[in-house]
Amino acid sequence: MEKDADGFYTAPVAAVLPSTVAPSKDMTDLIKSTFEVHVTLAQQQEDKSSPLYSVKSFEELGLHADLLKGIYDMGFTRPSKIQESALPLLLRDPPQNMIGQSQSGTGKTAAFVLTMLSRVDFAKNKPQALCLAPSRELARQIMSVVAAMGKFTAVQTEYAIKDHLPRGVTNITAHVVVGTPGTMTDLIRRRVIDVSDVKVFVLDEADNMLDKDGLGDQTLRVKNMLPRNGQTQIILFSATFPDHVRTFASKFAPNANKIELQRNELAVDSIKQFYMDCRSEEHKYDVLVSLYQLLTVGQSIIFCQQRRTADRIAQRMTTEGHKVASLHGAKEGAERDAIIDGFREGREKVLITTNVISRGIDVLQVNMVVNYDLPLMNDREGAGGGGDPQPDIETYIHRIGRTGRFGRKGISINFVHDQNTWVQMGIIEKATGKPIERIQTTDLDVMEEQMKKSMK
Ligand SMILES: Nc1ncnc2c1ncn2[C@@H]1O[C@H](COP(=O)(O)OP(=O)(O)OP(=O)(O)O)[C@@H](O)[C@H]1O
Repeated sequence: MEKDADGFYTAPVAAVLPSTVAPSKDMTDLIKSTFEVHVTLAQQQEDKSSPLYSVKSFEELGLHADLLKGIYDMGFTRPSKIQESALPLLLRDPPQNMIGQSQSGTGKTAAFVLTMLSRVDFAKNKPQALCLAPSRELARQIMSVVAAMGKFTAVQTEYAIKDHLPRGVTNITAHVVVGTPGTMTDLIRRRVIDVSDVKVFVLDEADNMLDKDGLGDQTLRVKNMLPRNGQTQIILFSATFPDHVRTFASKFAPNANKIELQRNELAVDSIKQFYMDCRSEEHKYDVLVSLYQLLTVGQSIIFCQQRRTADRIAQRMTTEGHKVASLHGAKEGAERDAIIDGFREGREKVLITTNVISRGIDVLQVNMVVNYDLPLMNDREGAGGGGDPQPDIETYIHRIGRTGRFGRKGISINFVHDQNTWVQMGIIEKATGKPIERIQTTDLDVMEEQMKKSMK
């Protein structure tokens, strides 16, 4: 099955349908929504203020013919703003570092993947491009883009994610290696990856990868093992670069070309944000269950702060006859892969999870995100500092960005249930500069109407 520019599987619908058979309602809806997405996407790509706008075509960006073939094969027709502005800078010789910021779902992956594929010498069987991401799910997704864009090249790829490489492999000869920082460090240290020819080093979700409270140390370890000849192009991309990592990012990628956004530009306009007043922690569960029908209209992701909450809700809902999946970092790699693949293929419609997949994950059919718990800062300014926990604004922006991908409409709903969560949401609303509207939890019909209206 081919995915078209908008990620809908249009061709097979027409292809498998004998001319005498009338399309079912589902198929008509699919064709209709595909058409609508095409139309709005075309309009947005004409609108100068849209992050999807571009003046240039892919041909004008200096890409190799084999890569253009890959791009068109994926169904892309025109570059987005970040692709149009970043690619000429990324592909220029001599290579220059880049710190690139653009809203969630605007096509940053293609920008760095095309750079990696452009810099690799396919005749040399050694790792030449390394890419790090914060989760195995995101690393696997990035790899699928490398494979699709590089379909007409001779690219060889390998993962640096936990429990992936068969024992006994002592030397990776693939051109592009994508993984998570711990495993990448381990493979370089054991010389399974020889880094002497690495020309490009990419950090996706770079602010997260450089955060001292998170993956910063491990990422720095990888960089410190790369050749010190100044020949490695360092590329950092994210939708967010909070102040506390900006300085470090500039040191990590010295003299970088920078594409930056203002804080009030970060949240995507096509994502309508709502909140629901819940009476208590327990009432949040009842409200979620009452939403189940709406959650399964398309696909939805429910974010919890803790793994045990995600498990508890998923178990309870399953026992009560609802079909949901749960995914978090305490599960084994193979199980995680099966769960996310099931969700991508639409076998599961509701995914209950933690921050592990708050960043980067691109499933176009997700039209609703629920913050069952609001995202909170670790301990940086929270409990450890003695005060009330502060909301994690960057994580909020990434979480709601799992919907509204590349011009689509989406909805996010925050559950607030006490004074603290109310204050935290107020801080989020102020920081993102976008209104968060109330929806009644008592009247399902009104709620459904309100939601449908905002999806139009
Ligand atoms: N030029 C294009 N034309 C059509 N679709 C595109 C184009 N570029 C990217 N896309 C699609 O847009 C979606 C979002 O792209 P991508 O995942 O790269 O976003 P992102 O900017 O990395 O988002 P995030 O910040 O959430 O990681 C993907 O499904 C991708 O295939």
